[in-house]
Amino acid sequence: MALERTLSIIKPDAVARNVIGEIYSRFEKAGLKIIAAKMKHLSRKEAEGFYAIHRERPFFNALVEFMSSGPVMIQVLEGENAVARNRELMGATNPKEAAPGTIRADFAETIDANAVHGSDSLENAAIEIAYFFSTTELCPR
Ligand SMILES: Nc1ncnc2c1ncn2[C@@H]1O[C@H](COP(=O)(O)OP(=O)(O)OP(=O)(O)O)[C@@H](O)[C@H]1O
Repeated sequence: MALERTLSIIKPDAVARNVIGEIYSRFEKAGLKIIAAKMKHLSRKEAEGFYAIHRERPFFNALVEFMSSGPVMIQVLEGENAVARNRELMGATNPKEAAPGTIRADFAETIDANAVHGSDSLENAAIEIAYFFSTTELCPR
């Protein structure tokens, strides 16, 4: 078992639904600690930079538009196998295919507005955490 950190974003649709607390509760019940957090309304440029790896995908513009459409809640989660554990809590990218009891099954309806983002590897987690947080903003305990 490895202590890991991962980046999580509660997307504009879930912030608008007022379910930040319910989602945080799932992280905590799964043993993930929130060691940094900020609410932010991303500019187009910030959203483009964050999703740069998806630049060639057909849905890139829609994704950037959506991610900058309203405030998001961004957090660093720390815990045993945090990357995979958070992906399990999130459920499949398409909420219609997400397992019952997952965040996307319970709080999202469409693939383009799917409630949460979570880093998909330890390597990407480090890049994504550094995109939003300086090391002095992380509060491990
Ligand atoms: N076919 C699609 N149409 C519209 N949006 C999509 C589509 N596929 C993916 N997306 C959006 O782009 C995001 C990134 O896609 P990716 O395939 O990396 O999914 P993911 O890793 O489950 O999601 P995320 O990176 O947000 O955690 C998805 O979360 C979703 O919001």
